[in-house]
Amino acid sequence: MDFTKVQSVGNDFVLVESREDAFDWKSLALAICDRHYGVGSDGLLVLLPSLKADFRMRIFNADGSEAEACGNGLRCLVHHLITTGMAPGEMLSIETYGGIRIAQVTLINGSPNIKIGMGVPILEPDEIPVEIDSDLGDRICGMISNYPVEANGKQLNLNFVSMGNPHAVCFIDDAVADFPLNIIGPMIERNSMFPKRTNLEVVRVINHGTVEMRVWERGVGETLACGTGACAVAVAGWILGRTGNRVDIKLPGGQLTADWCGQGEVYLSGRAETVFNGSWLK
Ligand SMILES: N[C@@H](CCC[C@H](N)C(=O)O)C(=O)O
Repeated sequence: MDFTKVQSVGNDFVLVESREDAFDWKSLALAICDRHYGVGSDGLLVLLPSLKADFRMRIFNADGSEAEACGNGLRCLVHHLITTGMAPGEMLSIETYGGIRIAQVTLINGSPNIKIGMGVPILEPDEIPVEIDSDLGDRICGMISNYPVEANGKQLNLNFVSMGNPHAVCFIDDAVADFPLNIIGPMIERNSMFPKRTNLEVVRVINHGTVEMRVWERGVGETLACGTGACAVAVAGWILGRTGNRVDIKLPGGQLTADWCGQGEVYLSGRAETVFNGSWLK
């Protein structure tokens, strides 16, 4: 099986093209994402034909679980479609479980910048999904915010947003580098209040247009970046009045930009890269 290794801001994926969807992608993800016995990546992207859009993408986490959405994966997939000449033009549509996403490609200093409409954020707890005690936290512009959850003796105030996939966003005052994400991340991911588990973002606001963030991804662990996580942070930051319509999100792997003006779709932009092609022999 031929594959392409792609990455965006250090969030890396193995991408395979297939005309057929009838395949055990879960087992392939578990094997190919393994950093010792496989190719090594945060996830597996499957590029498929679509009856509703130009292409279809499925995304599997390194633990084999399937996610509904993936911002960096989408941008990597679009980059692959452009570099292989498969893209029909500078605008293209991709079908995902979270809905159809439209990508727009522009050249910045000669290299493609990919901006994706990541859909309208979902704030309704049942749809995220998150099970909450209605006596706790606040409801601001529809978002359950400042919801207290204890983990490892620390009280976190969480904000819940779905970008098709679930996110818990936690604003902190100290540098994100000092946050014990390897301990608290798995505890929040698997807290029983999240029936489908969750991604966790810890965020420090630098100014209205800039934040720093680290992410613990559902089904992966800490990654260098997360596109849907960056979108969720922009939404939570806007609703809480901490950030404006455009936010530069500084991550361990680099920078993403998310645009949201309080309604409609969130737009995500940043770079993506093809790293190498290979053949999977197992
Ligand atoms: N890194 C991705 C998100 C991948 C899926 C996530 N781990 C989940 O299970 O929801 C992104 O860039 O959005």
